[in-house]
Amino acid sequence: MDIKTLTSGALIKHPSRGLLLGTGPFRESAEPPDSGPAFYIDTFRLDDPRPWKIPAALHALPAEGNPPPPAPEIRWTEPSPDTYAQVFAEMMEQIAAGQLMKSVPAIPQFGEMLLPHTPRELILRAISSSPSHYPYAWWTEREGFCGITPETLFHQQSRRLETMALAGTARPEDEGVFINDDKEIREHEIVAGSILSRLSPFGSVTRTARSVLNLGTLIHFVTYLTLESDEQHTPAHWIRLLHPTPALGSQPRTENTLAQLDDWRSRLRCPLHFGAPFGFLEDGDFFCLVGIRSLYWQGQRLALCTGGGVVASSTLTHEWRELKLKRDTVRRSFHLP
Ligand SMILES: C=C(O[C@@H]1C=C(C(=O)O)C=C[C@H]1O)C(=O)O
Repeated sequence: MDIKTLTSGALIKHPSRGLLLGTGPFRESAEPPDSGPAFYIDTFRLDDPRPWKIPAALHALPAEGNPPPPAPEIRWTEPSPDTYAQVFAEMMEQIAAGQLMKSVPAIPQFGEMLLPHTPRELILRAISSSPSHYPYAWWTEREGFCGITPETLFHQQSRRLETMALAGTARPEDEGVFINDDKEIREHEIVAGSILSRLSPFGSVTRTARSVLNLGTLIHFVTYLTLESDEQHTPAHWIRLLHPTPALGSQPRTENTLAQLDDWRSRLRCPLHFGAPFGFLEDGDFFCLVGIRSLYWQGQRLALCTGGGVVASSTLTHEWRELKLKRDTVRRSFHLP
């Protein structure tokens, strides 16, 4: 299967089934199919009227691809902090006024991939990744995206739902100070607490203690949560309940705060699919990622987008650095210079 020559495709790494590639043509539907595999690919706003993408065929790929082909040349432009600084100030104002506890500005870095390379090659560069990372991709002839995310929105198997809070970020060498950093702990606990309270009405929830997930070039706080649900619900129910968690969205999550975040994201030119759910369904098993650590393309033009949580004690310089640290991590995951 030569991914580079496929005009449309969807790819995901499933925790037990490994790398799965759906090939087109895709049938798009508002509802999941009664049987057979389907990808769930939506925007951050969940406004794709037909988010279920049903492939013509599904293929299992070997996890370890060949060594990455020669790196493409990409001309990156440095992102300007101006709009970010403005949005950051507006967030801090709302946090100070008590209207917001946390939000997540996300900003792209734009680039141009030089011919003869094409952005679809990025997918090949993503598939050999470490166990805590999940590659995913979706593309058509002219546009697409591909990411390598450590974050799952949830994994639903019958009435059991496994999910995680992933928030709080530092460099691995700073772990000693990170685990005592009140701002990072608070940022994380807002996310874990919010997921816990959203799930609790539906059954019994257990959560692990907060721990550190080491991703090699970054560390995060992680808390795993498991729900044994009293009743069976559809994937769409759980998506709407959990997305966006405060790891990517605003807390509190109301119509107003979501609309405000939407405005901030569009002023920052954040791609519509950044931070959105990306899932795969088959035989009642629905596995759903959070679409971060990703590159978006149209023709030869690229956007590498990253975000970071803002809380009361955040500072502009620290947040700006964190975005760059995350971009460097994404480039490294894709074996890009
Ligand atoms: C938004 C991103 O990451 C999210 C934000 C984090 C944070 O603010 O500390 C950590 C992990 C992710 O939930 C990103 O990588 O772009």
